[in-house]
Amino acid sequence: MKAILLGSNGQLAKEFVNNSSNFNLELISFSKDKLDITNFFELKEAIKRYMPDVVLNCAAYNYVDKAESDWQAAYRVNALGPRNLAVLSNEFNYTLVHFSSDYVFDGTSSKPYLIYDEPNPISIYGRSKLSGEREVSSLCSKYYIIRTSWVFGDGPNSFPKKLIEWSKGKDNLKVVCDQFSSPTSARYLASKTMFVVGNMPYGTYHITNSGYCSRFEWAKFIFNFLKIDIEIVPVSSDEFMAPAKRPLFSVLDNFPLSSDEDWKDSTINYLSTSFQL
Ligand SMILES: NC(=O)C1=CN([C@@H]2O[C@H](COP(=O)(O)OP(=O)(O)OC[C@H]3O[C@@H](n4cnc5c(N)ncnc54)[C@H](OP(=O)(O)O)[C@@H]3O)[C@@H](O)[C@H]2O)C=CC1
Ligand SMILES: Cc1cn([C@H]2C[C@H](O)[C@@H](COP(=O)(O)OP(=O)(O)O[C@H]3O[C@@H](C)C(=O)[C@@H](O)[C@H]3O)O2)c(=O)[nH]c1=O
Repeated sequence: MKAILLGSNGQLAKEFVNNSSNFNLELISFSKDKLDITNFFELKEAIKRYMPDVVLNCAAYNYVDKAESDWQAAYRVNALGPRNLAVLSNEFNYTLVHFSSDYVFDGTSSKPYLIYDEPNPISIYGRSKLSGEREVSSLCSKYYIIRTSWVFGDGPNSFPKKLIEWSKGKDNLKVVCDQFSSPTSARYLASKTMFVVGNMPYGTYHITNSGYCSRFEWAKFIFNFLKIDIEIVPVSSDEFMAPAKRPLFSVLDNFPLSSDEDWKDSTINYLSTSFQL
C-alpha cells in the first residue's frame, strides 16, 4: 500500500516510519518543513505526483495551553489542514487517516466515552480538533478518524519526558491527581491503526491502551520504575492555573474495537527502551 505521511517528526509519525515494512507500507514521508498541511497547492502537487492509496495525517498543533492565545495557528493546522486533505481525498481517491483527541470531550462523564457520545470541548485545542473531525467527516467519504489520549513516544513532548524535565534539581514534584485518562503508546496506536485501516469500515474509532489512571498515578509509576527518588505530591488542576482547561475524565471506550495492551505494560516497554534500562 502506497502511503504519504505528514508531520514526520512527531511521536506517532516516527512509529509509522520505523515500522513501515512490518505494516506493508511503501511510505513517502514529509516533515512540516518539506510539506505544510495548511498549504493546499503544495499538498495537491505532492498528492498528484505520488498518487497514494492512503494519507496518514500525523501533523497537528498540540500546544494545549498556547492554543488559548494562538488560536489561529491551532485552527489552521488542526481544522483547515484536515479540510485540505479531505477535499483532496475526494479528488484523488485516497483514504484519509486522521487523528483526534480525548480533549473533544468535556470530561464530566462518569464512564468512558463511546464513539457515539456527543463531544463538547472545553479548550481551544479541543475545539480545533473537533473542527478538524467535522471537516473530514463532512467533506470526504473514505476516511478514518481515530481519537486517542495521552500519547507517549519518541521525542521531548511526551508526559514522561516532561516529568523528568520538571523534576530536575527537585526533591518533590507536584502532579495533578484529578485528571484521568488512558496513557497510550505511540507504538500501540500506530499498530492498531494499521489493523483498523486493513480490516474495519470507514468511520470514527477510539484507540487507546487499556485501563486508565490519573496523571499523579502515572507519574508515580514512572518514577518508581526508573528508581528516581523523588516525592510526588498530588495536587488539583486548579493549583497550576494553566491557560487551558483539561477534561477531568476523558477515558475513551474503544468499542467496537478491543484494547489489547494495558497502559502499564506499554509504559514499561517505553521506559525500558527510551531510558536504556
Ligand atoms: N500527543 C498527545 O498526547 C495526543 C495527540 N493526539 C493526536 O494524535 C496525533 C499525533 O500526535 P503526536 O504524534 O503526539 O504529535 P506531535 O506533536 O509529536 O507531532 C506533530 C507533528 O506535526 C508537525 N506539524 C505541525 N504543524 C504542521 C503543519 N502545518 N504541516 C505539517 N506538519 C505540521 C509538528 O512539527 P513541529 O513540531 O515542527 O511543529 C510535529 O512534528 C495528532 O493529531 C494529535 O493531535 C491525540 C491525543 C493525545
Ligand atoms: C508543570 C507541571 C504540570 N502539571 C500538569 C498540568 C497539566 O494538567 C498537565 C500538562 O501536561 P501536558 O502538557 O503533557 O498535558 P497536555 O498538553 O494537556 O496533554 C494533552 O495533549 C494533547 C495534545 C492531547 O490531545 C491530550 O490527550 C493530552 O495528552 O500537567 C503537573 O502535574 N505538574 C507539573 O509540574
